[in-house]
Amino acid sequence: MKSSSKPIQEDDSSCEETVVPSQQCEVRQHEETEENSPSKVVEEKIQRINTEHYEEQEILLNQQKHIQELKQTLSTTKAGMRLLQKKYQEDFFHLGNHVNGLAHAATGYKRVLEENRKLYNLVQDLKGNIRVYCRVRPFLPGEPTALSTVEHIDEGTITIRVPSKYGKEGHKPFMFNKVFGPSAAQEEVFSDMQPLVRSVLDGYNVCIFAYGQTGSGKTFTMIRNNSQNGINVPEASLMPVSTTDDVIQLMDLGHMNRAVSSTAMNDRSSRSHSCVTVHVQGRDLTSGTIIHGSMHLVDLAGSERVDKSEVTGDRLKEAQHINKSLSALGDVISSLSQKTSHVPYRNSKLTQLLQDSLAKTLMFVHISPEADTLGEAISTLKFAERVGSVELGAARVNKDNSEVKELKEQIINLKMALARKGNGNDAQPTSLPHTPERVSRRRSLETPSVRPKLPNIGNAPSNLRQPFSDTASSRRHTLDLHELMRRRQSLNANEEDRESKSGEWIDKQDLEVQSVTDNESDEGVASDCSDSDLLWRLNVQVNVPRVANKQSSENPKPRKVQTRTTKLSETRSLIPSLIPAPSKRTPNTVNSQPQQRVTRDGKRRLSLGK
Ligand SMILES: Nc1ncnc2c1ncn2[C@@H]1O[C@H](COP(=O)(O)OP(=O)(O)OP(=O)(O)O)[C@@H](O)[C@H]1O
Repeated sequence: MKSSSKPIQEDDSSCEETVVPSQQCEVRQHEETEENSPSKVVEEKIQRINTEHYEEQEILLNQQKHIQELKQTLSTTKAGMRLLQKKYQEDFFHLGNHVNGLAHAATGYKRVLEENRKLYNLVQDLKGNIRVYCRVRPFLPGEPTALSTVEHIDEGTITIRVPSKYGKEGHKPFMFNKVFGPSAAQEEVFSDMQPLVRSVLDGYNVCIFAYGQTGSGKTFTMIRNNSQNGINVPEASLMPVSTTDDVIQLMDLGHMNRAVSSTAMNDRSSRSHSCVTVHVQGRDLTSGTIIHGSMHLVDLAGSERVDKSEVTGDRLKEAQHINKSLSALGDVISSLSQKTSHVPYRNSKLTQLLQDSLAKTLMFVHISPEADTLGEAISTLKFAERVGSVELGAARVNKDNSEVKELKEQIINLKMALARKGNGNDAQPTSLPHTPERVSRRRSLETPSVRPKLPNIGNAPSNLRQPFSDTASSRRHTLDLHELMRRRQSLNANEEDRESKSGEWIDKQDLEVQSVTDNESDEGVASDCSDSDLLWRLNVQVNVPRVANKQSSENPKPRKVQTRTTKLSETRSLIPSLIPAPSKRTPNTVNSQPQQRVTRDGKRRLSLGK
C-alpha cells in the first residue's frame, strides 16, 4: 500500500515542481501506468502484506512475551498473597489467642477484684467497721441536666467535681465499700445487702440506715412505690428475703404516718426519721440455744443545714429537732471512732434505738447530682467517709448460753410470782426447786409456737404457750405479717374494741414502725432490749407514731414525740397477767441531756458533717 502511493506522490510532485505544458504531463502519466503493471502491483501487495504480517508477528510475540511475564508476575503475586494470607491467618490466630488470654485475664482480674472486695468487707466486718455504700440519684425529669457534681464513679470510689479551692485539680475522690451510680437498679443495690440481711437470721443485730440531704433519694432506696400515699418511689423492695413484701408494707405504714412538709428543697420533705425494726428469734436445733436478731431499717430525715431548707416557725423547730438527733448520731459515731470509754447513745432517741445493732451497720449515703448541692454533697461524703472508718469490734451472735438462759428463766419466775401476787395468788414460784418439769414448762413459756386463744387472761395457766414445734424451732422464720397488717387495719378500724378482742400469737417476731423526732422529753424507745423485755418480745408489736402528721403538708404541725405503742389485744391482755409491763429504761442521768456542740463561731452545730 505504501509503495503504491509513493510513486503517485512523486509523480504529483514532479508535476508540481516542473512547469510543463499539460500535454507533456499526460504523456508521462501514460508511461508510468505502463510501468505499474498488474504483476508488479500484486508483487508489491504481497511484499506489503508480508511486511505487515511480519510486524504483526512481532507485535504478537511481544504481547505473548508480556502475557508470559504477566503470568509470571501473577503467579508470584498469588504466591505472595498466599504467603501473606497464611501469615495473616497465623497472626489472626495469635491475636485471637491473645485476646482470649486477655479476656480470660480480665475475667480473672474481675473475679480477683470481687474476691478482694469481699475479703476487704470481711476484714471490715471482723474489725466491726461500719459499712458505707454511696448512691447517686439521677437527675430528675424536668431538672436541668447541665453538669453533674459527679465526675467519675468506680467500684468503690466516687470522684466529685469541685471548684479548685477544694482540691488541686478540681476533683476530689471519696472511697466507700461500694458506690452506685445514677443508673444503678434497685436489684443491684439490694443484692449487695443480702449477706447482711441474712445475718439477722443468724442472730446478729443489724442496722441499715439511709443518710443524705433532702431529696437525695433516701426513701427511694429504703421503700417501694406506694401510690396510695402518693409517694413517688420505685417498685422495688429493700430486703431480698421472703419477708420483703411484708416488711415493706410496714415501712409504707410507717411512711404514711410520717411527718412530711414542703421545704425549699423538696415538695414532700420527710420531717422525721422513719424506723422499722424487725426482731427474729429462733432456736438452734443442734444446741438448743436461743438465737435472736434484730434489724433496724432507718430512713433518716434530710441532713442538710437548717438554713438550707428555708423553713421558719414551727417547721424550723422541727428541723432543729431533726438535726439534733442527727447531731447525736454524729457524736456517737465520732466517739466510737475515737474509742472513747463513754459513747453518748442516750443523747437521742435515734441513737438509743440503734445502740444494740451498730456493730453490723450499713449506711447508705445519698447525694444529688445537681451543681447547687455540691456543698451538701461534699460534707455528706466527708461525714460518710468518717463513718466508714469507725471500728466497732466484731459483731456477736445473740446467743443465750445456758447460764443466761437460766437467769432469764429466774427472771420470768420472779415476774410470774409478782404477777400472781398482784392477783392475790400467793404462789411462790421462785422458791420452787428447778425440777426438769419446771424448767421445761418455763422453756415452753419462752417459745410459744401455737397461738392459743386465751379465755381468761388473768387466770391463764402458764402452760398455755406451747414449745416450738420442729418447724417452728427452725432458725429461719417467715414473718406472718399479712396477718399482722390485717390486724393492724382492724385495730385502726376499731381501736376501742381492742382490749376485749382475743387473737392468735405470732411467735418470736416483733415488728416496730416508728417515726422519730427527738425531743428531750422522750422516754425510752420501744425497741429497747432489756432483760425484762424477754416475754414482752415474744409478742407481736407494732409501734406507730401518734401522728401529728395526719397533718398534711398544707397544715403541718410541729410534733414532740410521736411514738405510740399499739399492741395487739392478746398481747395487751396476756402480758399484764403473767408479767409486769415491759419496763422502760430510765434515761441515763449522767448523760440525759443531748450534747450541744458548739462550733468555733459559737453557734450550735445542727447537722452532721458540717
Ligand atoms: N435512684 C433513683 N432513681 C430514680 N429516681 C430517684 C432515685 N432516687 C431518688 N429518686 C427520686 O428523687 C425524688 C426524691 O427522692 P426521695 O424522696 O427518696 O428523697 P429523700 O432523700 O428521701 O428526701 P426527704 O429527705 O425529703 O425524705 C423522688 O421523686 C424519687 O422518686
